[in-house]
Amino acid sequence: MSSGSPEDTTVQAAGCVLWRRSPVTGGLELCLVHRPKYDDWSWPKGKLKRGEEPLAGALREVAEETGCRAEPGAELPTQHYLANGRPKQVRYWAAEAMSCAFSPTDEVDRVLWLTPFAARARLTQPHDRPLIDALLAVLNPPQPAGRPD
Ligand SMILES: Nc1nc2c([nH]c(=O)n2[C@H]2C[C@H](O)[C@@H](COP(=O)(O)OP(=O)(O)OP(=O)(O)O)O2)c(=O)[nH]1
Repeated sequence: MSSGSPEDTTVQAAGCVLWRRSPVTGGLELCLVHRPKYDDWSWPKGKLKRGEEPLAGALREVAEETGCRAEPGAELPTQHYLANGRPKQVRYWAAEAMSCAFSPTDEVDRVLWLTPFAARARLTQPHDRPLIDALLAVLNPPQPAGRPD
């Protein structure tokens, strides 16, 4: 009898919470993608190719789905859920968009850059929302209290 590890059966995927400073206001904006297949709004992400490093896969998916080249930052919490009855793991990184040229495809036909508040409301899956708080935590780490003078 074989005793495969969970990695053998779990679908492995990776993606990014892609962020930028608004060219207009300088405020933080997050990138969501629209998938016509589901008519949903989600983070750019996708399944890893065989042997692909998760971070490399995350950046590849960002490039394919958003047309952005991105600078990766901290790793964010990993998501686990059942997709079509199979366990799925999606690893996420914070990533700053460096340059973008979006072209619609069958997989992703729109991208939106939204404030964290608007992104929270637009995300279709409630499980995708905590990644916003995780991103804000890594971009704005709590400052240590200064020593009293
Ligand atoms: N994006 C996302 N989808 C979820 C979550 N929980 C959950 O049940 N789903 C559902 C939505 C879809 O009906 C189903 C498969 O979506 P998916 O985005 O994981 O898989 P996919 O194969 O279509 O896409 P991908 O991994 O190649 O990007 O899983 C979640 O937390 N985030």
